[in-house]
Amino acid sequence: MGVKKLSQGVKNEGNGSNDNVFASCSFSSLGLDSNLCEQLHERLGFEVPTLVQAQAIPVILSGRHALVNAATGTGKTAAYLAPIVHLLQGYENRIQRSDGTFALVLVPTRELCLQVYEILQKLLHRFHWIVPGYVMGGENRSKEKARLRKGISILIATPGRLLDHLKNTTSFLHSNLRWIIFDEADRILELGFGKDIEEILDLLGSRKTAHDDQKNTVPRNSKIQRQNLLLSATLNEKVNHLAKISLDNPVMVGLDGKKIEQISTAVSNDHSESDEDNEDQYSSKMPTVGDYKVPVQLIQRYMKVPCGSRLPILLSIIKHLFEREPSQKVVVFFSTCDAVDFHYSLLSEFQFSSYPQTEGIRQKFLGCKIFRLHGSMVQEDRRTSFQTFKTEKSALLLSSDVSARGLDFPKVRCIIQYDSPGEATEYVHRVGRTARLGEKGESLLFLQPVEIDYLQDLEKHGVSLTEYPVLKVLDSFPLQKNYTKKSVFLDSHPWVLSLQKALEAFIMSKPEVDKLAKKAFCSWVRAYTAHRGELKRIFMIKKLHLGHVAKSFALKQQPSLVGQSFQKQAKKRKIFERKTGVSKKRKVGSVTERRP
Ligand SMILES: Nc1ncnc2c1ncn2[C@@H]1O[C@H](COP(=O)(O)OP(=O)(O)OP(=O)(O)O)[C@@H](O)[C@H]1O
Repeated sequence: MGVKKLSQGVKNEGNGSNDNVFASCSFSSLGLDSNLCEQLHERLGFEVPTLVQAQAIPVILSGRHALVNAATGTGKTAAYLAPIVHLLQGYENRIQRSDGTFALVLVPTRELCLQVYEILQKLLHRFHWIVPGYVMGGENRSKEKARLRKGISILIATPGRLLDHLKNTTSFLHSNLRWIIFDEADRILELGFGKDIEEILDLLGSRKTAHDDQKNTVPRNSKIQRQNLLLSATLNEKVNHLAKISLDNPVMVGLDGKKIEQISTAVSNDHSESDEDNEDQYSSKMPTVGDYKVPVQLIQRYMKVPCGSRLPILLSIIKHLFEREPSQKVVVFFSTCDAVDFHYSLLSEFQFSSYPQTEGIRQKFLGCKIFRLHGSMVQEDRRTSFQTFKTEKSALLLSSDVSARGLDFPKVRCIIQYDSPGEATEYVHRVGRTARLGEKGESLLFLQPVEIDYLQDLEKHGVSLTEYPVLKVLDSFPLQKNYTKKSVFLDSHPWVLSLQKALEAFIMSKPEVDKLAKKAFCSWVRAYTAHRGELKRIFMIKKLHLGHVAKSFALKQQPSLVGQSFQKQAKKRKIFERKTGVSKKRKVGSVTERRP
């Protein structure tokens, strides 16, 4: 079969400088309309294409299906939006709103939906007859229906809401649909949207075996009626089924030879069997282990931190980062929404006399602006956090994995993974929120001593980390009067001990934060037990001392006390599962997000 690898007209990958990011050609040399090239320059500030854009744009212009794999922050969004806008503006008969939707971009989260929409708006500035729009969970359905009725030429959507409109909004016209794009394809599937996606493809007549029936506007330079694109920084076995059912003879952009061979075999598989029958056979042929592309200039480090000292060390590291460079942005990832809420309250309010001379004077421990973002927040708060953190020059964002994919927060200098991410793909996307487009960035991964084998798991994917000098950072903080000696052990370091004591006292004095801490503890334990596959061996709840886990939420109570509410929840869950037959236990990462 004709799967093709593309690497034309671009510079070879270099060593972390701009050579590694940008191509040596212009947007117009790739065949894009001159007005569009001006928009790319004037509205988005793009002077030359990135490497992935230089590779993908000609492929997409040619009408071929494509699977695009490039590191985080390398410009994949414009790589698919620009050629689509080019092709649409070039239709002989100008498209009209009443023609309905021509291109559909599916994204895993609401924030990514808004982000892609904003970029699209800028690209379309001079092409007012091409209408951008979005539909996503959390928005007003009737308003969306009205917009769909008027007509949206390029529609960005989250899968659940799109499916809803496909089934229930009769005025949603998609008979002219020519492009379906899956941005962050693997994440869409990981979030459990696999069945929705299949249904969407069926409803749109875009399963590989089906033929679309476009009749109206036919593009000038192309005979191809439907063109599907899959993009992600981590294309792995999860995408195989989607690639198989949605891509026809695709061009692979940015994949190495071995992966191309594996994916080619899978994509060209015999389709006479049912999908279910094919799935196992198919999975075994897809790459399960391979190198992920992490920005080369990213400094990746880990910290081995005993469970009971995690919280004071997290606070110390954040304080240190902002004291070292007051004007910067930092993102901290947690495994659950409850953990985000608890740490947000704690970090926003916690006061501490950190220096001996200020002992007794209450002042905020962290002086920076703090934001939170997770899938269980009210939509309006979610939108505000996302937009505000984006524009801030100096701020801290506490987030669940809802921010891990695709979000482009300018100038984030450091990513802290306080709770480990689970699969290596998620590690790669989380750290990908920094070091974007050749910029500097660093990442810190917290690991407990019993979790240290996780480093080997990352190694298998070509990701290596060095150790962060955490003791040196702790030593840089002043000791209070009653502590004199420093320690070589993190958990007996006087700074850590005094901070932990202060944190516990703070929680005791704040019943509402104490409540959040208990809730966060329960969710954390639940998320920890939800690790799957190989990772189960590394992240074993049995290996942890629950008393130390409680300490990491500044809780003094014995785990059994906290555990009672956990047991109650577990009991409730079991009853729910017995009644409904639906398991609430999902993989870590998605266990936390009620509304991705
Ligand atoms: N040709 C270009 N010139 C300058 N900046 C660009 C160019 N293309 C993209 N960018 C900028 O690079 C950043 C990353 O782009 P984008 O978000 O599309 O990356 P991505 O590859 O989709 O990342 P992720 O895998 O994290 O989703 C954005 O700030 C974008 O505006």
